Amino acid sequence: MADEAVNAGSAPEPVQRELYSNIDKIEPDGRIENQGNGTDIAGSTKRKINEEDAPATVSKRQKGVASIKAEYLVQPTGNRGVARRGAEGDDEAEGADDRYRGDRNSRDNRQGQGGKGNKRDKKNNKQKGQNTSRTFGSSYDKIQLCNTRALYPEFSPKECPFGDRCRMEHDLRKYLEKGKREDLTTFGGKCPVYESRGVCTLGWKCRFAGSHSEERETEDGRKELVLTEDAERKAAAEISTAAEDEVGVVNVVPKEAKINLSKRKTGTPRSDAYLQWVNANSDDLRSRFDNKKKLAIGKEDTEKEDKDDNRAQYTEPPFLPSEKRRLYYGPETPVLAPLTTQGNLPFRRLCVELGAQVTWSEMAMGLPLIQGEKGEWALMKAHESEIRPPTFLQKNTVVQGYDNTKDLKFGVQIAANKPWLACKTVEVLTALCPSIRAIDLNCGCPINLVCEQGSGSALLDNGGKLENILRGMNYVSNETPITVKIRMGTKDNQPTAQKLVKRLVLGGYEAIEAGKGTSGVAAITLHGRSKQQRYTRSADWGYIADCAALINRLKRERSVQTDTIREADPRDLANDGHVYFVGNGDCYSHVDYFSHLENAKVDSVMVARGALIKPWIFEEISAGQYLDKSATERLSYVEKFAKYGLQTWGSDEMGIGTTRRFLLEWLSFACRYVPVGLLEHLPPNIQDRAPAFKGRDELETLMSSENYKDWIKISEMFLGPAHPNFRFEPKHKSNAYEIEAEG
Ligand SMILES: Cc1cc2nc3c(=O)[nH]c(=O)nc-3n(C[C@H](O)[C@H](O)[C@H](O)COP(=O)(O)O)c2cc1C
Repeated sequence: MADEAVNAGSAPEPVQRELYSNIDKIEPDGRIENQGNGTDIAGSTKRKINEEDAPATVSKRQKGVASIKAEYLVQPTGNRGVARRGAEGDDEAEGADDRYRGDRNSRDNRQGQGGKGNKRDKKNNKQKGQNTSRTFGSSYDKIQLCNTRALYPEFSPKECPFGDRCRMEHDLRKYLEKGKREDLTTFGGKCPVYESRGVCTLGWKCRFAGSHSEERETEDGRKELVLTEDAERKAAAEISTAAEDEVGVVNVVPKEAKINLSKRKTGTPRSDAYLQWVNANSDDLRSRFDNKKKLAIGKEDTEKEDKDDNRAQYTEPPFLPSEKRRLYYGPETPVLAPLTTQGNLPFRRLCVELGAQVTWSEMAMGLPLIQGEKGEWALMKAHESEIRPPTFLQKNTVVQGYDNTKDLKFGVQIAANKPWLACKTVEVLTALCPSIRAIDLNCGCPINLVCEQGSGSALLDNGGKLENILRGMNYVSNETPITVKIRMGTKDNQPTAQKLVKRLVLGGYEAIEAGKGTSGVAAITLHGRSKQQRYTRSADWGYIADCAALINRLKRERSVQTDTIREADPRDLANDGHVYFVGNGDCYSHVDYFSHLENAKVDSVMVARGALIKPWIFEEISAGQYLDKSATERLSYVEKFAKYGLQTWGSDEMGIGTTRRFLLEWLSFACRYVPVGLLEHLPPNIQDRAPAFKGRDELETLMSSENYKDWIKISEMFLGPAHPNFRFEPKHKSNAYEIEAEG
């Protein structure tokens, strides 16, 4: 939060000065033009800062339409009508229920095939054209090689415990000849896993096995197939050949830990003690409220007596929340949003490379986590680049005690509907995952399956419960800060976030009465839409600005209060009492980013779809200018994703299938990018639909295609021909298909 004097500004020089002084001019090369309403900065916080208001210069800017230069329009003289998909499909992308049907990016659970989903969601979604039961086919070898052969030399395999009963193939040469498809020639024919680790953990099953195997002559003159290793690289990667080791990946939870959770052998002593205390004191609380009622009906004489009684019954909590690691959000820390399905490790790794300073895991459900489900725990994995500290230029309010060297980028988002579940989830998470910046509670998820259980957006309508959940998380999280992500409210035109923010910063009435302290959150992120609104209209940055102003005021009031009434216990006040406030919604360029910082006075901005459509948005933010990426550059990001995908999910047939599936998920967003060089008006608006257009070269045209067959073609440039049984269904039915995989 831009508290008084310390907010020095944001964008790197010299663009920053221009942005703030004259937000009216930006051209594709970074100069500013026509941003509009930049002069309203000092005015009311209720101002509109969306682009609809921007005056047009070239030709009149049409609301909701990305105006493309005439020479790139496919029918330049005829119908300029909207031909491409807009943001309406994003509801399906965010809300598709296949996420909760085993569709997880675990190496152990890689195919993403799920069950059938919930009936009610199906009915609702049918009307919206959403694909409810997506399937992704399967990508298996024709003949399955027994694991006792996969990692060993031809003549010295491991003994198969199933003996003659084993249905897998044991003849290595037969498998290599007839059981698997030919080696891939992409990435120079070199296995991306071997290249980074000096050894490939998939051995003969790898589709690049030729690059790490050879035929050797044995002493008795026979020819033996053996796998090779690069000892130097392997030593550098400090790994063994154990299949579970993952190089450059953190928060890999051991199998035994998950088994212990599933067998309920893992204790949660802090949560148990805390919850016991909460239960014991709930009677006390109840009687306090009874006192209030008595007061109301005029029995004032009993007030003091009853209060004294209650105080005698009240027991102190078993422990106080530990002091938390301090957080920092500033203009130099653009945030990549939590993105179910899309925000997988390879995508986050790419975004970090392009400048994202804070990343979030996909939302993980509390219950499967405490039950030890491996798919859910796989979501906690982060790339080593995500555990390096975020950039820190001290451009914003810096909390006393903040230590950038101890900070990291990667945080984990969870969903939980009850204090007990949230506490236990946080306790096991902090015990098993050492590399977590903060734990965020999702209060924005609109999916019926989640809300019906009282999680996600449902918590917005139950402030007391939400506060209790957060307070509990804060008690048991040791030094890990707790944060929360909310929406404006559940219903359209009835925003409740301000009330909620007040409760979360100061503590609700009943909490203040009971002397419980605040919720303890270190940061609040507000997505400027209601649950009901979804993506149909633009995010309301005016409302976000109002909330930012409110938080600032509350913090000031609270610091006066704590100065005069009592000395604050640092353990009660996360982040030294400074609640950071992050705005979220529709950020699609550095211009959006910096104008939100300046106008709405948020500490930082979270980017979701903008990053999916153009991950280099983070680079634009740090450069303070538009980057007109060529199609070749954009393709190089696809290549990186493919490489990172193979390193994450494996380079065998199955890993390639998983990588392809998640690459296509990403391309379903990336194809929406309209190169800035083709646009008549800037800044681009994420809500705008583009008419049909062609690119500046064939590759650019291909990369803009909304046709699934073209996405497959792009994937095949790096992952080879799709497996005959591979299927992909986009989240919106308008583009549904079942592919006839070529090859
Ligand atoms: C595909 C997709 C998946 C999402 N998954 C999550 C999620 O897991 N947790 C969450 O809090 N928000 C999720 N969101 C919401 C975004 O984090 C973000 O709040 C929203 O998209 C608004 O930001 P934007 O306008 O920049 O896209 C998701 C959104 C999309 C499009």
